[in-house]
Amino acid sequence: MNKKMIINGGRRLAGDVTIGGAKNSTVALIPATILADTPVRFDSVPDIADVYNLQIILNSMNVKSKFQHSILDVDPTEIKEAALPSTAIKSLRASYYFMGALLGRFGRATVTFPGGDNIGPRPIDQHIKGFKALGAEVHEENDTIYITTGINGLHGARIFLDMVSVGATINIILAAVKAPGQTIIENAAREPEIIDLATFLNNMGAKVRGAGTDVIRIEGVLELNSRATHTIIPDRIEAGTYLSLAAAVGDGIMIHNIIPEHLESFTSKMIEMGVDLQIDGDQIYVPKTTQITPISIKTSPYPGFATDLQQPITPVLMLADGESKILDTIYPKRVRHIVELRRLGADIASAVEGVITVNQSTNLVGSVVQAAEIRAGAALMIAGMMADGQTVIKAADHILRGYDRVVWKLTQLGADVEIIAEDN
Ligand SMILES: CC(=O)N[C@H]1[C@@H](OP(=O)(O)OP(=O)(O)OC[C@H]2O[C@@H](n3ccc(=O)[nH]c3=O)[C@H](O)[C@@H]2O)O[C@H](CO)[C@@H](O)[C@@H]1O
Ligand SMILES: C=C(OP(=O)(O)O)C(=O)O
Repeated sequence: MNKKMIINGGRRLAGDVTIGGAKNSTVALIPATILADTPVRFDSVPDIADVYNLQIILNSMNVKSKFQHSILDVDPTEIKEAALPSTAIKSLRASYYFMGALLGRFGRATVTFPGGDNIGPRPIDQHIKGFKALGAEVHEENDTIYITTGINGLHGARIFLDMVSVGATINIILAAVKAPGQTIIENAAREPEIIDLATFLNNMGAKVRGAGTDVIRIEGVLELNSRATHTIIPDRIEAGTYLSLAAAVGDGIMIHNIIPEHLESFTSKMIEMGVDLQIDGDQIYVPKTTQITPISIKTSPYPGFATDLQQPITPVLMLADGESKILDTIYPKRVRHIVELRRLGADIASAVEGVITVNQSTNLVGSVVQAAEIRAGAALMIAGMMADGQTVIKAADHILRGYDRVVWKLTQLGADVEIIAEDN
């Protein structure tokens, strides 16, 4: 963690921006490649740090990959079981998908506990419950999870998730896709990224039915053969971030490559705030916004309001003429942006766990702040654009985990922004 973002704020932004492929699809699709019996190609791959770290993990298993101009080629045909590099594993949350993928491929997996955003406790008990139901034995020792199967290997099973979990749903799909028999996941997560993964697997011959609903049925298959390039869906969280930026400091911004249906809970809130969103096919135009109405937001699993957009929308709420409230039911401790926004002059607080109160704060002034995690970083980035003077966001590496070519995109919109090493 040694980069900082420097923003000279107070400028109005305008122009066009194109959304990249979804981080949360990409980070599941890349581990899924090791289940394939052929090379695989993805298009619309975002240029984010998580991709490079996943490539390091693949490489440690002799899975060669090449990433150029949004295309990622992965060849898993010469894969070898090997110890996975713990620094790369710790650099992102989704490295835990190698548990399900390795289990599906080899019937065993040894993976260090994953890293990822520090947004409060992130247990993986439901992943483990799923692996056990499929016939695996799991034990944890010294920050490492050891998953094994007996001579009979994995088998299909019925699994009811105690809570809706994106990660557990995906990990169980990865483990079950080649397991003999039928697996049924009940109370499954319904995120579009899960549908994207199922589409990728099904196009290779998998039988994953019902992705996007809360019951997913999987018939195990023997082989997975890639025949076509898989184009990754657009990142709805990146889109929501640019929609927020446009409402906060835009003088007319057109955002391309959006699936509006993936953002309905978000766009309906923006409309409620008085932002005149003009939705046209796969693009949304945000004209200059002059008046914002305070609102209440409650995060919940998809199709509810995404926890990952709770922070990016916060700077827009700071422009509303009254008090807004956010209740984060997924990650009540996801409040690490608050103390930093206050440094810029924001009137924002969280007196009760999970509840954030935002009051009108129109006179922000640049300061030195810290991005504790990716979306806290996004909130600070937008607030830094709103503030007069210079804002320095330390630990900007978090932003680079998930925002595709962010400096270039912001510069195209007229922002004065750069990312440099922290010791400069
Ligand atoms: C790589 C990726 O896709 N990350 C997303 C994914 O994270 P991730 O997959 O880690 O989040 P989950 O959907 O699993 O978590 C949802 C809730 O369930 C809880 N839980 C989860 C699993 C478990 O075994 N036990 C348990 O208690 C979590 O603590 C959390 O409160 O979904 C989150 C919630 O939409 C998003 O913020 C992340 O951006
Ligand atoms: C929490 C997030 O990511 P991860 O699950 O990869 O840490 C996020 O994208 O907001």
